[in-house]
Amino acid sequence: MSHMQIEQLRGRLDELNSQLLELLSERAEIGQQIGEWKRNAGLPLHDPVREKEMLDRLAAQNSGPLDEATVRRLFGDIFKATLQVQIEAPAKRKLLVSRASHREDTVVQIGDTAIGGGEPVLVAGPCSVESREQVREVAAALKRAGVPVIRGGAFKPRTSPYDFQGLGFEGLKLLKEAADEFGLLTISEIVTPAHLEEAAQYVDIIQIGARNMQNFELLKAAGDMRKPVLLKRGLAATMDEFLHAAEYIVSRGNSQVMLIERGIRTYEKWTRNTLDISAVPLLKRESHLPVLVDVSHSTGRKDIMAPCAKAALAAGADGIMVETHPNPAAALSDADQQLDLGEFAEFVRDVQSSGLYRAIKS
Ligand SMILES: O=C(O)C(=O)C[C@]1(C(=O)O)C=C[C@@H](O)C=C1
Repeated sequence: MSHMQIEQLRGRLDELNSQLLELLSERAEIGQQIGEWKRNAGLPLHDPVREKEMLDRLAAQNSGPLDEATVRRLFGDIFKATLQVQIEAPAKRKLLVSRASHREDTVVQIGDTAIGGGEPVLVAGPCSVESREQVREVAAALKRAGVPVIRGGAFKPRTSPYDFQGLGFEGLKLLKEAADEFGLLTISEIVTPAHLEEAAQYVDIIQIGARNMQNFELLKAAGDMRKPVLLKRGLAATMDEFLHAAEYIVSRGNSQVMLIERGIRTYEKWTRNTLDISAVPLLKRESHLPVLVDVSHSTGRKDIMAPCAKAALAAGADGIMVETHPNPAAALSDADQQLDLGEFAEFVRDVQSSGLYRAIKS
C-alpha cells in the first residue's frame, strides 16, 4: 500500500473519529436528560437490567470484525461514561450568572452611565445619610470629581442595636434630592423585602449588603424587581456561595446584577477585613456580571485605599466604591475609614494618575 493510500485511510479514520465523538456526545446528552428524569422520580441512575438488554442486542447484531467480548466491553465503557455524566450533572449545572451560559460581559446601563465591560466607574458617598446638608455637600464634591453614582446608607444593619440605625426612607429621600440636584445616580442598601418597591422610587441601584448576601427572601424579592442590584460578598462567603446568591436574583428574571468584593474575615487585624483581590479576576472569569471593589469596608484604613483601588482596577474591576464624608470625625457610622472631601479629591486624582480610571467630565 502506498504512503498516499495510508494517508487517505487515516483521513477516513479521522472523519469517523469525529463522527463517533459527535454521536457519543449526543448519546451522553440524551443520557443526561434520562438521568434528570430519574433523579426527579427518585429512581436509581444505574440500571444493570437495561444495560444487559442493550449489550445482548448489540452482541446479536454484531457481524465482526470486532469479537463479541470487545463489543460488550466497549459499550460497557460507554454506559459507564454516560452514568458518570448523569452523576456529575447537578454539580456542573451552568448557572445563569456564569460565563459558560453567557459569554459577553453584562453591561448595566443606567441613563448615561454604563457599569461593566468598558470604562470603570467610581461610586462614592457617605457611609450613612445623616442630613440634607451633609449629603448635598458630598454630592457636589462627587460632581466636581466626575463621579456619577452617590452611595449613602439609610437602612443600616449595624453590629450593635445601640448604634445609629439610619434615617430610613427619610434618608433615601435626602439622597435622591441631592443626587437630582447634581445629576447623579443613587445607590443604597435595602434590608427588608417589603421596602423594595417604595425604595425603588429613590434609588437607581438597590444594594444588598454583606450580612444579607444569603437572605434568600430578600434575594428573591430583588430578583422580582426590574432594577439594578449591587450584591455585596458576605463576610465569609466563598465564590461559589456568592455566585449562587447572585443566581437567586438573576433566575427570577432580573439580569441587572453587579457583584462587589468588600473584604472577607480573616485572622489579619491590620485591616478591617482582608481585601480578596483574587476574587476580581476569578469572578470576571467565572461570571459575566460586572465586578466592583469596596476599598473602604475591605481595608478600613485611608492610607492604603488608593493603592488597593489601583490593584482592583489592574485586576479587572469594573468599578470602585469608596466612602467620603464632609466631616468624618463627626460621622454617625464608620468615622475612621471615611475620607474627607479633600482626601477624596486626592484619592480620585491618585487613582486617575494610574491610567486605569478616567473621571467622567461633565
Ligand atoms: O436508559 C437509562 O435508564 C439510562 O440511564 C441510560 C444508560 C445508557 O447509557 O444507556 C445509562 C446508565 C444506566 O445504567 C443505563 C443506561
